[in-house]
This record gives sequence, structure tokens and C-alpha cells, in this order.
Amino acid sequence: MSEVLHLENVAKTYNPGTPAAVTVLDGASLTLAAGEVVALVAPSGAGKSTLLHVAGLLDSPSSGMVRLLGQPVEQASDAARTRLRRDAVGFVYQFHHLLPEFSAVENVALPQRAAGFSRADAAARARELLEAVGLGHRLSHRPAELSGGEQQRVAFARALANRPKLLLADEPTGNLDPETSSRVFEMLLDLVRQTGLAALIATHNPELAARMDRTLRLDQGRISEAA
Ligand SMILES: Nc1ncnc2c1ncn2[C@@H]1O[C@H](COP(=O)(O)OP(=O)(O)OP(=O)(O)O)[C@@H](O)[C@H]1O
Repeated sequence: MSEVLHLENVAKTYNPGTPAAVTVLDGASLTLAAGEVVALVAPSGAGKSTLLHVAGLLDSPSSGMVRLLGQPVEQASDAARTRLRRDAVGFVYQFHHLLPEFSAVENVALPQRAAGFSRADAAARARELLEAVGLGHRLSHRPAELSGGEQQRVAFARALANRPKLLLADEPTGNLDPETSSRVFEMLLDLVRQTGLAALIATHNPELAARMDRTLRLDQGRISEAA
């Protein structure tokens, strides 16, 4: 098994030491291997987003260990952590978070531009990914000129632009109608499986969870394997 992400005994308390302290994660552990597509299910407010932020190095745990691509993250400098996140992790959110004033191709090219690729190389990669999600005919459209499912497909393409090793998705089709959600989700799964990524995909939808390799349940701060 080629480990991509490992969390061990991770705890996260917001506002520690104050009357507003909230402990969200409390001994959470998980391991994701390359090529695995794993569903994350949790009751609302149980800490799904917090877990994805910690796993994607957007937030630090209060205690415990996070290892990404074999590198323990705690000891890394902020700069090294940012680099690792940029190079190794792709994020997809429930709402696409595309930049409204940029075209589809420009949105998808942004991560590669930020990573130092030339405008031409980043645009070529963006076009290739947009073709892969069936949007080769919508390259110059801005987000407002695309349907909800199309916007989300642009967001998938953007998440994959830097060839990440880990994809983290928070209800990636949660704002779409059930039929579009199912279709667009299938496309995301196909893409992920083609690339051999490890993916952790939060969903409230049991049908979508059932299409993944296994399901992890987050409850009361801990993670367990669902039957
Ligand atoms: N920055 C913060 N400061 C204080 N409390 C926070 C902060 N962020 C989240 N929380 C609290 O932590 C808990 C978990 O939040 P989180 O957003 O991780 O939940 P979630 O499982 O993603 O929820 P949902 O499924 O409803 O989106 C919530 O009770 C929330 O109020």
C-alpha cells in the first residue's frame, strides 16, 4: 500500500482555554492509500470541514500527527507546508469558488500559474482537463455563463490542474439536483480513478458514498470504518 495521507490521534479545539472552546476532533485517525476513493460521512456539525482542512494543511491540529506523502507536517515550516499543499492537494467545495471575472480556461490555469508554469503551458493543461470533463466547447465561458453542473466540472478540473496526489472534496455535488449530482459525481469518480489519486470525499448522500471504495464515519471527534 502506498500511503498518501495519515492522520493519527488528531485533536482540534477551537478557541482553546476560553469559555467558547469547542473540541471538534478528539483522537481522529485515518490512512488513505494511492488509488483509494473514500467517502467521509458525518452528522451536520460533527467536524467534516475541520477534518478536511486539517488533512489538506489549511489548518493545524491542536495535537496529533498529520503525514502527507510520507512527510510529517508538524515540523515543516509554513513555507514548506504551503508548497506541499499547493503541489500535492486538490480541493473541491460544495460551491465551486470559481473566480467570476475569469473564463473556464483561466480559472483552471490559475493553480499552475501560481506554481510557476508559463501562461501557455498552464492554458494547455487547462484545456486538456476541460476536454476531459466534457467542456471543450465552453473554454471561454465565465462561471455565470455555465450551468451549475458545468461550473462544478470546471472546479474538478481546477482541483486536478497541479496533478495532486490527494483530492479533498466537501459535498462536491451537494448544490446540484439529484440527477445532475449523480452524473457529475460519476465524472469525478472516473477522473480520480484514471489518475490514481487518493480521494476523501465528504457526502451526506448514501448513494454516492456507496459508489466509493469504503466509507469512514466521523462522529464525536473520532473516525470509524463504516460497515
Ligand atoms: N473557526 C471556528 N471557531 C469556533 N468554532 C468553530 C470554528 N469552525 C467550526 N467551528 C465549530 O466546529 C464544529 C464543526 O464545524 P465543521 O464546519 O467542521 O462541521 P461540519 O461537519 O463540516 O458541518 P456541516 O456538515 O454542517 O457543514 C461546529 O460546531 C462549528 O460551530
